[in-house]
Parts: sequence; C-alpha cells; structure tokens
Amino acid sequence: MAQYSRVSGTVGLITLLNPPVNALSAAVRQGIVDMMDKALSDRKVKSVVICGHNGKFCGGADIREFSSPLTGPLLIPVIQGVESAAKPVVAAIEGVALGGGLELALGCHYRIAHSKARLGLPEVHLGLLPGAGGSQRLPRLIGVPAALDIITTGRHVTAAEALKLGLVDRVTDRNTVDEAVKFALSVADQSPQSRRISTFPCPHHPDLDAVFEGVMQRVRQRARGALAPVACVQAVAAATLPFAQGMERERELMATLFTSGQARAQQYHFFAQRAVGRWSMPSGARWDKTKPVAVHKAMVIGLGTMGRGISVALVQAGVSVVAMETNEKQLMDAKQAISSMLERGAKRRGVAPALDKIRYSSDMQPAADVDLVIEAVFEDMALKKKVFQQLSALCKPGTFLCSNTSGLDVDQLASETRTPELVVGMHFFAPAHVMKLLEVVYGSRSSPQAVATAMELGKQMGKVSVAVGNCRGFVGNRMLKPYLEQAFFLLEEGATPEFVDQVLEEFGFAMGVFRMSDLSGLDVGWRVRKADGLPDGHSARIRQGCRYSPLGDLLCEQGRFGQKTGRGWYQYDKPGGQVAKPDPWLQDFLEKFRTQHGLVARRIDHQEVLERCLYALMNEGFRILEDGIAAGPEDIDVIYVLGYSWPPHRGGPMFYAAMVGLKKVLERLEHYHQEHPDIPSLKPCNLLRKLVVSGSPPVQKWREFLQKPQSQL
Ligand SMILES: CCCCCCCCCCCCCC(=O)CC(=O)SCCNC(=O)CCNC(=O)[C@H](O)C(C)(C)COP(=O)(O)OP(=O)(O)OC[C@H]1O[C@@H](n2cnc3c(N)ncnc32)[C@H](O)[C@@H]1OP(=O)(O)O
Ligand SMILES: NC(=O)C1=CN([C@@H]2O[C@H](COP(=O)(O)OP(=O)(O)OC[C@H]3O[C@@H](n4cnc5c(N)ncnc54)[C@H](O)[C@@H]3O)[C@@H](O)[C@H]2O)C=CC1
Repeated sequence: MAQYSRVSGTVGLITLLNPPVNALSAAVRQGIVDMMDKALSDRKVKSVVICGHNGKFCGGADIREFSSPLTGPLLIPVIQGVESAAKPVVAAIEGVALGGGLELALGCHYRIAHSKARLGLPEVHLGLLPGAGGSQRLPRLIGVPAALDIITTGRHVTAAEALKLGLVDRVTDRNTVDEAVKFALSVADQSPQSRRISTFPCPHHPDLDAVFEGVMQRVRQRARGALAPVACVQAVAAATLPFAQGMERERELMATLFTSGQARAQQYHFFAQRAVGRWSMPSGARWDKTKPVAVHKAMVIGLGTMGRGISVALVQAGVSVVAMETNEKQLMDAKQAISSMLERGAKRRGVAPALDKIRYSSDMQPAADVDLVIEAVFEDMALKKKVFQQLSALCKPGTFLCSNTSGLDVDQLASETRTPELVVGMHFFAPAHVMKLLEVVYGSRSSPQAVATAMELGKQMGKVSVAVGNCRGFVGNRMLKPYLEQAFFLLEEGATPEFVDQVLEEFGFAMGVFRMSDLSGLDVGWRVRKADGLPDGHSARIRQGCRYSPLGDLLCEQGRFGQKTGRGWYQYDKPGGQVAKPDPWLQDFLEKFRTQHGLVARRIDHQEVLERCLYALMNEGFRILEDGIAAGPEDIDVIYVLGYSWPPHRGGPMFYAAMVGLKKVLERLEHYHQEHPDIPSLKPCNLLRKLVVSGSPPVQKWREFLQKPQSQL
C-alpha cells in the first residue's frame, strides 16, 4: 500500500509501504494511483514527493506476484499517471531504486538521491527486461550507450555515478525526504511539461548502428543462450522510435520473456539464493536460533591458488589476516600476488587498498591469537591432519578451525583436535576472492555456532553460503564425479573432447567439461585417486565390479596436466596458454586405447552427450537429497549456478530436472543404465522414482518427500 500526508503546507508526500523493500505489489500500485489522485485533487497541494518507507525507495516489482495472474493496476499506466501529472513530482531515493522502482522514479519529474543510494535495472537477472518503460525512458535521459550498459548488465549504480550520468538531479548526504520536500517547494510553480522523459528525443549519437552491433555481439557471447540480455538490447534499440512505438516493442519483447521458462528459472534462482541462508542441521539447529561469533582476526594457512584468494576476500571484508606459508618462494610470490589483487580490487571500488590489514608469517605461532583459521594446504589428508593437530595445540580456546578441503572428511580433521565442535569445512571456489559460492560443511560434531559463524563470515565476504553435510566431495564435487565419468566414457565410446565440450557449452556452461578440467589441472583429481590407492600405469576399465575410465590417469602419466603444462585434453601454444586446440596426439591416443580394449568407436549424438552427462549429475543430486547432505533442491541449484557455471536461465540441475520432466529423466536413466549396467551412477535413485510415482511435484514441494536426516549430534 501507500500512505499519504501533506507536509510543509503544500507538498503531498506519498510513502510506498511494503516491507522489507517496498516492492510494487498490486496493493502498492493501487496505493500510488489512489494517493496521486488525492494529491492532484487537493487544491492546497502544489507539488508531490514520492518516497519509500524505512529508508528504502523501492526494490521493484513484487517478484512473488509473477507466478500468479497479474491483478491490480498495471505498472505501466501507474507510471504514466505519475508522469502526466499536472503538478511536479519528485522522487526521494534512499536505499535502493531498482527495476520497477527506478522506472517509477523515471516517471517522476525530478529525482533526488541519498549519497548511499543504489539505482539499477536488474531485470535481466530475472530473465526479463525493464518492461515498465525503463528501456524507453532511460536511453532518452542518459543516452543509448550508458543505458545499454546499465540495462544489459543489471548492475547497481552509485548515487555519485547516477549524478554524473544525469540519472538523478541532485545527491544529498542529509535526510533525503526533507531535501526532496524543499526541492518540491522550489519547483512548485513550474510546469512539469518539459520534465516528462517520454517526450524527450533519444539523444543523438554519431554511430548508433555500430554501438548496437558491438553491444549485441558482446551480449550474445556472454548470454550463453539466455534470451533476456538480447531482448534488452532490442528493446533499447526501439527507443529511437517514437515513444508509443517503442513502448509497444518493449511490451512485445517483455511478453515473450515473461512467459518463458528462462524467466521462471531465474526468478526461482533469485529466491533460492535467499532460501539457502535459512539453513538448518540434522540436529534441528537453525539459522534463526544460532548467533554467529564476530570474526575480527583470521589466519589463512597455505598461500597457493586458494589461500591467496581467501586472504584477499577476508581483508576486503574488513577482517585482519595473518597469511602463513612454509615454502619461502611461495610466500614471496603470494605477498606480491595478494598486494596486487588488493590494489586492483580497491581501485575498482574507488577506495584505498587495506594493505595494513594483512601480515605474513612462515610459522604457525600467530594462530595463538586469532578468532578463526582457514587451512588451505595441499589436498592431502595426512598433511591436513598434522596442521589441525598443531592448531589444536596452539589456538586460544574458542578459535574456529576451518578447512578449505575440496572433499576430504571434515570429521577426520575434527578428530585431530581437542575442539571438534569448532571444526567446519569452508569450501571456497577458485578464484576465491571472485567466486560468489561458499560451501559450509558441517561434520557430525560441528556446533551450530561454528556453522553460523562460517555462514556469516561468508556473507560478510559477499558470498552466498550454503550449509551442506559431510561426505566425499560434499555437494558440488560429489555431483561432478558422475558428470566427469560420463564424459570420459563417451570418449572411450567414440566421442571427442571438442564435441562433448561443444554440446555442454551450447547448453550454457561457460566451459565444457574437458576445457574446465584442463583449466583446473588434471593432476588434482589424479593425486586424490592415487591417494585412494590407484596403482600407476594401471589401465583396467573395471574396478570393484564397476566401469572405470583410466583415460585421465593415463594422460597424467604422460605429464599432460592441462593448460599449465600446455597439454591436456587439448593442446595449447605454450604452458599456461589460453587457447585450446584439438590435439591430433589425443586422437591417436584414443584410437590406440580403444584398440587395446577391444572398443569400436560409434557415432554419438548431441542428445546422448547431454543426457548422459547431465542426467548422471542430476541423479547424484537426488541421492544427495536422499542422504540429507543438502537440505533441499534449492541448495544444490545455488551451488551449481554459482560454483560450477550452470546457466542461471536453466535454474540449476534440480530445477532443470523438473523442467525436463522427472518421468522423462527417469526413463532415460533407466534406458542408459540398461545399456551400461556396470555404471552405478546411471541407476535411477529411489527419491527420483518416489517423486515420479507421486506425480512429479514441482521442485518447491520436494522437501515434503525428503526424510528428515538422522541427528548425528
Ligand atoms: C501474459 C503475459 C503478458 C506479460 C506482459 C508483461 C507486462 C508486465 C509489465 C510489468 C512490468 C513490471 C516490470 C518490473 O517492474 C520489473 C521489476 O521490477 S522486476 C524486480 C526488479 N528488482 C530486483 O530485481 C531487485 C531484487 N532485490 C534485490 O536485489 C535485493 O533484495 C535488494 C538489493 C533490494 C535488497 O537486498 P538485501 O538487503 O540483501 O535483502 P534481500 O535480498 O535478502 O531481500 C530481503 C527480502 O526481500 C525480498 N525481496 C527483495 N526484492 C524483492 C522483490 N522485488 N519482490 C519480492 N520480494 C523481494 C527477498 O526475497 C527477501 O525476502 P526472503 O523472504 O528472504 O526471500
Ligand atoms: N585449486 C582449486 O581450484 C581449489 C582447491 N581447493 C582446495 O584448497 C586447498 C589448497 O588448494 P590450492 O590452493 O589449489 O593448492 P596449492 O598447491 O596452490 O597451494 C597449497 C599451498 O600450501 C602450502 N603448504 C603446504 N604445506 C603447508 C603447511 N604445512 N603450512 C603452510 N603451508 C603449506 C604449499 O606450499 C602451497 O603453497 C586444497 O585442499 C584443495 O583441494 C578447494 C577449492 C578449489
């Protein structure tokens, strides 16, 4: 709803009221219409201010309403009503003006923003475009190139930038509503006619065609099959037409997006990201019942790829860090790398680099005086156990001990300490200062407070933290195993790395499985498999009664570790080279391998690659739910979109399974498992069968079918 009052004698003040972000629900839209009528019909009122309750202008349309038929007045005529008002209307922007919120502000005749306000049109992240006139008014106000940037990236603009762009008329550090009221008084006698953005011509640009062409090319490349970014460019292009025609084009494009599965997937992802914050543990411990401990000082142990990024993320979150490394050369390199990452980050954010927040050490002693430790040494259980023993002896009581292990048993690490309740996994993703995902792994003895503290610290670092149970590979890497396995089997059966990657990239992954493996380094998994007892030079294809592909191990035995060695599933022009090219050596190697094992290459099509890789991965997702390792499908989907480049417009693997149809997924898995009975990951899991028998309920209802995991505490 919206509230109305008259202030300073002649200003009508309309306050949007729909906590927490004053989203434009049907009631709010109706409230705007009614309160505008009131203000316009009140003779004493000469001008109007629109603001938001509780220091937040407006977070946009109410996204929850998108899944049911639209009711109440539509936003487009509501905004048109504001713009066509005969009395000047001023938007007082505090907190956020996003999406429909900014579109409403663009319908006002003046915009005053608080210096800390953020403005933006993030609809593209919801699979939509700014469909309430935003794609038509913004370019008219700030020009096509700047509007294209804001609309296609969905980024938030600071008040300072908004002022520079001409998006707002004034920025203030004072009470924004008071300033807006003063401003409204000062323009009360002026006609708003010349301030109606819909009447502005689209600003001239010397080469608009080239601008659109360049942006469209970039957008298509980045979109990975998403429709919304492309439609955003098409909508802005229509701003060069007369306003009414541009609005018609915006409406057409919006209607296509609005009813697309992609928009549903991206809106699901929006709420899933928020849902994972409401974590719970098998013991019944929950997010709202457990207070995290504030972390002021942390230690990072091991300054390789991960330790460096984690240190940067902590410093940028305002935590003091002691960064520790035993290898002298690594320590020197890390100092340089961390400083330059901090400097680049600070430059981007327009602040001074917090270099004084980090100090370095080559021994463990400083662990005695920190609130939390994150261990990031090699993925070697014996080494990690030793580190945890040392920490247990050194740390003050209450210090949280965390491991960045990619998949080792957190309980085993905890059992090396005197305080297993303070041990959790904090599994970051590379590069750790950039990637938004953090898996927080609770072991059987982790305390709720340790989980809450790690979850909160993740949030402080700008991550989306997902609490997961303890098992080999946790959620993300556990699901990756059957996916990788299928890709290897497909090579054995006749596919090429280029073909498998092409299919997966067309699906929307940023990188196919083989390019991704080359980038991460093939040796990482190889070392883990060797630690598990994999004998060197052993190329057996059946292990413990199940099919096994030794291809990855054989490549490593040849020193082909991927991009870093210049050779892997592809060849690169040099070690560390970026451009992957098909390697004739690999073709030859695969042919010899097939001959050696009596395999005959067959033609493998697009559908088989996609189904075998993705359905095996989803099947493991169902098992993870069945085992209670993830609390719900949303957790898995957030992990896959934010950590493994699953395309957001496909929601995540569990959402995608529901979109494809659980019955179809089940049938195809049954088919492939019949063809390959020695591949257990293709055997459909019981939960999938149960859901199909229950009529394939929507993903939001799956939790009702999950058994409550047994409390391990
Ligand atoms: C047949 C079809 C014909 C079709 C024709 C179509 C024509 C239709 C024309 C209509 C055009 C309307 C177009 C339009 O207006 C589009 C939009 O505005 S889409 C929305 C754009 N806005 C956003 O994307 C902002 C989303 N929110 C955020 O980014 C953040 O929440 C925000 C920065 C605002 C605050 O962040 P933070 O403080 O970190 O809080 P949370 O993120 O945790 O949020 C708190 C709480 O609020 C919920 N929430 C936030 N925003 C919205 C929202 N816009 N709608 C509903 N709910 C919202 C959020 O989910 C949290 O609640 P939980 O319960 O925890 O989930
Ligand atoms: N590289 C990746 O993409 C990811 C790795 N991880 C995990 O993070 C951990 C670290 O991985 P990376 O950074 O890739 O390894 P890395 O090999 O780049 O770095 C490990 C560092 O630890 C140092 N180190 C070894 N023993 C030490 C000790 N006792 N004390 C202090 N430092 C010691 C090494 O000298 C080296 O600099 C592993 O457990 C790995 O599985 C987790 C997520 C992603």
